[in-house]
Amino acid sequence: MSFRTQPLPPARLNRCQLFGPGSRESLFEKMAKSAADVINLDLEDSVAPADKDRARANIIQAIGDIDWGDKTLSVRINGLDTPFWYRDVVDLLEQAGDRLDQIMIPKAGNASDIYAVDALVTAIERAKGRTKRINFEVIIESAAGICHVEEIAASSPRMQAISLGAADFAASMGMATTGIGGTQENYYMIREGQKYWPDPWHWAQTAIVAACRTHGLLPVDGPFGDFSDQDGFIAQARRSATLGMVGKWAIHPSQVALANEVFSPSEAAVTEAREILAAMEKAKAEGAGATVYKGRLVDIASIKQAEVIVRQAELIAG
Ligand SMILES: C[C@@H](C(=O)SCCNC(=O)CCNC(=O)[C@H](O)C(C)(C)COP(=O)(O)OP(=O)(O)OC[C@H]1O[C@@H](n2cnc3c(N)ncnc32)[C@H](O)[C@@H]1OP(=O)(O)O)[C@H](O)C(=O)O
Ligand SMILES: [Mg+2]
Repeated sequence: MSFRTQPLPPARLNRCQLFGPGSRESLFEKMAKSAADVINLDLEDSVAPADKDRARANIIQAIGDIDWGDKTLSVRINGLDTPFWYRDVVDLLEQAGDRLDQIMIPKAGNASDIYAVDALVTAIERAKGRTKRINFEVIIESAAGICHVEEIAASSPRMQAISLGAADFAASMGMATTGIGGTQENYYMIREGQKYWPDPWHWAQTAIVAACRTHGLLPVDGPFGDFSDQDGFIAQARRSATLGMVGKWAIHPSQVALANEVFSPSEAAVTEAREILAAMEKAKAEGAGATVYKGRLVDIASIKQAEVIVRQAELIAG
């Protein structure tokens, strides 16, 4: 371990982030009653330009009126390349109540983007005497964003999470697909006449995970567009969880339970993690740094691996 120890991410659940357009206010109560840990009310790409003002007003009203329970309540603002984003921030911070937890910043390209939003949010918080600090989640969904992901992760003390936005990312990279996440038909290897489909999102996900883990943030997998393909969603989510991501977006309510299931450690995994911790306690008492558990090596690194699983289980148990 470096002299600078790795910070822990925020101790909150983020297994599923359920999205809904700010222009479809009939969905808000349903979103609040869902089993998602995070709600993202959207002002960006699911809202037509002509609907931006109405969507903003809907969201401000709903933040105060709806019982959001213990969910993290987040609003995705418009990108910094649009004429809408400053009005999103000003109206939200001046008019919405304290229930708002987070602003999600899309299409961030570098740390200066986050600096600009931070400066505006900070000024309004001070001017209005808002005492609860608004946190940030950023979406990496461009070539510039992935190139600068580490400086973005380090950009502000408000930063809590980073998501991968597969659709805009694919467009920005010039990828030859209209799919949003998942297997891509033409991205295959061939061996002895058999096709094998690797994961084209893998490298961007690992870059996000590394940046987040370095700076104590939550790495999150973004949307899986084909909400009729539950197996495809589960496969993508399991790969993300294995790589270190803590959760995934849901763009339809049918995806919420799937994400919660994948990003909650199974009873068997938790039992095994606790047994590894117990085996290492015993080894430590005997003056050993390593021991054998179920026929395989476990050592001091295994304690940290097991603690990741136990910590998540304890968070879920409340
Ligand atoms: C890709 C980039 C992104 O920006 S992704 C995030 C932005 N997108 C969204 O926010 C879209 C969110 N989803 C929806 O708007 C809708 O789910 C839909 C349009 C995809 C489908 O809506 P529809 O009403 O046709 O769906 P039904 O199957 O009929 O609904 C069944 C039932 O569920 C209720 N419902 C629908 N959606 C939601 C929701 N989001 N939350 C809660 N409840 C929902 C619906 O009202 C029905 O209810 P019932 O009638 O049964 O009571 C990204 O940035 C990138 O770049 O990658
Ligand atoms: Mg996008």
